[in-house]
Amino acid sequence: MSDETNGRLDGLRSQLASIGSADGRFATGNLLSPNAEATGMTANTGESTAVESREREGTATSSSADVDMSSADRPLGSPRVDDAVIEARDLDVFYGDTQALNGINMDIPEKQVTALIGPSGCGKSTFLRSINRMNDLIDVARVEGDLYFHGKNIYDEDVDPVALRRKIGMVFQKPNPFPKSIYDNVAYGLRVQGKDDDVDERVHTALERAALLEEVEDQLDESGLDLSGGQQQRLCIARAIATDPEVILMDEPASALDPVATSKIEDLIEDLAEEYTVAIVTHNMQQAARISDKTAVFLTGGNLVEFDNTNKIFENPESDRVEDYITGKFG
Ligand SMILES: Nc1ncnc2c1ncn2[C@@H]1O[C@H](COP(=O)(O)OP(=O)(O)OP(=O)(O)O)[C@@H](O)[C@H]1O
Repeated sequence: MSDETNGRLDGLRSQLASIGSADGRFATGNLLSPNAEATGMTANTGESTAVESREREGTATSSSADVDMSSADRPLGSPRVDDAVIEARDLDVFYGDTQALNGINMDIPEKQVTALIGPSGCGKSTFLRSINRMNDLIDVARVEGDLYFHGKNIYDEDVDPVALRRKIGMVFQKPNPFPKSIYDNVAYGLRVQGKDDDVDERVHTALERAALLEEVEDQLDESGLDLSGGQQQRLCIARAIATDPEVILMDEPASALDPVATSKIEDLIEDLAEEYTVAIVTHNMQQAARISDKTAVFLTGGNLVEFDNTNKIFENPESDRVEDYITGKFG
């Protein structure tokens, strides 16, 4: 290994020294679809993972113990976790004839931060958008394979994507507040969902959890668009959590922000993982090392090459290609 590579790895290692893992079990999950109870869809209660449940029912295709690490289409590392909220199994996504994701197998653990990293065009955002069916909005997008949320395949016909997105919220790269007051930005989703009780309290709680309340509590009637970029992004996070999702997907949420605003968002993401499951796409490897518990490395061809604890990925990756990527040899 060159001195330069060693130097980069040392830098990442020192950042990793401060990384802790979120823990805690999740509360009983609600159902995906408003009609779920009527249709008999039930979410896993968290007492066991969906794969374990299917194993008991004899319907699982494999268990974490028999992941074939030698197979070329399986990622290295530990693609399956004990407390999975999201489970991808042989997931392919195509845009017309272009395959953007190729046989993805990985789990996203509950109440942790999972970072998705990799070079441009390797399918990170596509994977994130698959999780709350945002790809449905792209005409040419087609999904094959299985993607489970609490053991329910989110691509089943009886899943309502709008209900799904209430449970799996999303924050985008560019802050996109509505041209409304700060208060109304956060209250909007509550009103749409008919959650008209305790709106004031829910708005305040969401702003507090998004680490924004102190800065804006005297200006809740002012436009969200008048906030700084970093504040706007925290407002979008408050909007996303006001409706009480279980999972928050973040697509490069800090890439448009200055270092101070970025640092606040990073602190916030770590705090959010105490209550929510967070999956974040980032191009910033130091950021992934600083804030995530698990890291998934996607490389060209829409392949998930390695998925493991973040410190393992950055300190001692199994794959030479992953080591080359995280030490900046390409990407
Ligand atoms: N709406 C779309 N229509 C057609 N092809 C698309 C669309 N979105 C993405 N793709 C293609 O799918 C592949 C994966 O794109 P994706 O945006 O998921 O990658 P990414 O890793 O998130 O990239 P970046 O880091 O640059 O955001 C690329 O080849 C891209 O050109």
